[in-house]
Amino acid sequence: MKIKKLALVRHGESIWNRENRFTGWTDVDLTAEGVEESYRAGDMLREEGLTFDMAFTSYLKRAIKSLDCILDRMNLDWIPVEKSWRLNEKHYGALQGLNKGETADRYGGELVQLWRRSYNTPPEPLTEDDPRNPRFDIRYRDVPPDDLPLSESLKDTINRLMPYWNDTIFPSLSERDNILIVAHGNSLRGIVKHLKNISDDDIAGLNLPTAIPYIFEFDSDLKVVNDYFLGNPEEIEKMMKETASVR
Ligand SMILES: O=C(O)[C@@H](CO)OP(=O)(O)O
Repeated sequence: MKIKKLALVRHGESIWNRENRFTGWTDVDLTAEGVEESYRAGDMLREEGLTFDMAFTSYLKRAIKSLDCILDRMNLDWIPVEKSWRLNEKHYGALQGLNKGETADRYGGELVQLWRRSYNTPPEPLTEDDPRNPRFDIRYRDVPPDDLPLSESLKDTINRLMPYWNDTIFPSLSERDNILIVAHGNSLRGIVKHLKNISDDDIAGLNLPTAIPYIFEFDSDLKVVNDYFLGNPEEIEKMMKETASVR
């Protein structure tokens, strides 16, 4: 039986991860550490003996650059890469740019946690005329304006992600051996929720660390048969706790 593999990797540390700010659709770059850890993710995947014949990423440079670092270390710079806005991070609305710790001091940790991890509650939306409205960003010119968010809950993120998963990513697994997705904490949580059938409540407890490959194995009927992170489990546990907190 041929096992196919899907690797999910959250981008390396971004400048706003370092500054502890809500990021969402803001197009911030990687830090030097983010570049390094993305290269390390590529090394880990190569040392695992993995190879990919297609990759997917978002329209945001922290994911695109992390993917480039990974492919570079795997000598896979040549494989087809498809970008989609549907793999973008959850849109964090009016919270984008705010420091997470200061926001928790102002509104209370519980409310901030609701905005960050509840399934249904989106943060306050951007106003229509906010210059950060994605309608004003040329990269989204081919997206029907009504599909572009001003804020999202995880549910909203999953709803805009699933058409791309169902129509493009998942069918590509039938034709390809192994595929790679480099995206974002919350868009990847949406994919993991779907693949592992995690409940709306329990998904709050999943916090993906930056640049740690998460492997899913599929049997010939494309049913998930195994999933595991690459790397040191204690180290990963520690990174997950750090991701969960707002400091
Ligand atoms: O700010 C964001 O866009 C995300 C990912 O960094 O943060 P959180 O972990 O709070 O969902």
